[in-house]
Amino acid sequence: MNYYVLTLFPEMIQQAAGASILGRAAKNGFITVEAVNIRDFSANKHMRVDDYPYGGGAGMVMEAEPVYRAVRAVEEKAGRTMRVVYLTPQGRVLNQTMVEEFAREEALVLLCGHYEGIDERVLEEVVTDYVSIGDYVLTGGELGAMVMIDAISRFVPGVLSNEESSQFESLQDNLLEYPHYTRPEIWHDRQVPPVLLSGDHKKIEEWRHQKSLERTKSRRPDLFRRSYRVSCIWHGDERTGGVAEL
Ligand SMILES: NC(=O)c1ccc(NCc2ccccc2)nc1
Repeated sequence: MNYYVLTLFPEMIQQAAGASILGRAAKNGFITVEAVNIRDFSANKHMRVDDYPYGGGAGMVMEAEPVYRAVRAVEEKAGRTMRVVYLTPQGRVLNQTMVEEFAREEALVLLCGHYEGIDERVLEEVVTDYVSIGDYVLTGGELGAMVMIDAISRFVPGVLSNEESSQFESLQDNLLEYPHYTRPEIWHDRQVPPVLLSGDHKKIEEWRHQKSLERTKSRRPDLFRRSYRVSCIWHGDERTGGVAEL
């Protein structure tokens, strides 16, 4: 997977994408992350890329032309057009289903806005997907871009080692993950649940599933209801309840 991140702060992307598991994946060539500085495509010698908003109001707006040129330059370099994801509070909130869909692409352009946003006219021309990482406002789209790169790259073959990729994909079947324990058996007078020491894999699996249900019900009733509702629809009968494996 190749990522082209259009940003005013390329060093932020280079740092984050060069570290940890993503850094290793890039070094091994499983992913590439190229941070493109929108300012390099500024139309004037003062390197300006923002201007005052028509209609007045606080803040500044990023100009259309530098963004347009940056997208076109990346497409030239990649030799193909790509989906252009604009990170914005006005986007669709990212979830695991969307992550899996994006992971099927070979390359993605991630456009990071700043200030009050980008001139609508260039967005209309170049953006294919409007994505938000949650209902809050940040100083820029870069952290959103990194969230997407991290979540999507987990699906790129080779990026995660075996033990890492065995991680329970809790949000895929609408259940939160069960609690985890490791040595020592007793820590701060707290004992590891005995079933986990029993070696009875069926009982352990049942215990973990039960814990996932309890945890989802108490921490994410919205997810719990969703899985409950689907199971009712699935059985076509109000009486059938419980949580279905979605
Ligand atoms: N919730 C998010 O994903 C998000 C994305 C960007 C952002 N700030 C930059 C920006 C502000 C206004 C318009 C477009 C981009 N804040 C939050």
